[in-house]
Amino acid sequence: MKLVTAIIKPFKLDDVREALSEVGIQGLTVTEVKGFGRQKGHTELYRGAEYVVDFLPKVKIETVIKDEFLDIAIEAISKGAKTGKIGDGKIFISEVVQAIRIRTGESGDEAL
Ligand SMILES: Nc1ncnc2c1ncn2[C@@H]1O[C@H](COP(=O)(O)OP(=O)(O)OP(=O)(O)O)[C@@H](O)[C@H]1O
Repeated sequence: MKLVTAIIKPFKLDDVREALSEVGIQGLTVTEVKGFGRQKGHTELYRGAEYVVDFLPKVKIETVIKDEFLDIAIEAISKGAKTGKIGDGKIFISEVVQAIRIRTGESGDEAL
């Protein structure tokens, strides 16, 4: 199983959710976050210390999927989130060791 974490522009959330639903991805967690990438964040000196400024509102989406869905999920998220302008976001992939569906006790792929 893989955890796909994507940081996207908030107004693209519906497009990404739709694109993921279309390819059969069933579970999604969404969090409002703030962040910066290469082009927006910069540092500022304040009382001798460096502070990062210009955090922008972003949406973080997390979906745990079967390994074979990985390419499809990346494609769907990219399609849904892309404007072609700076700040479109990033996708991070991690391994997931285990998943448990609490109601039924199912685990692994069956739990997703
Ligand atoms: N290396 C990173 N680690 C964690 N979060 C990141 C990283 N890079 C970007 N992010 C998150 O993704 C959001 C969107 O990144 P963003 O698209 O601005 O990156 P970028 O490198 O500047 O790319 P682009 O040039 O396409 O804008 C950031 O606001 C931040 O929340």
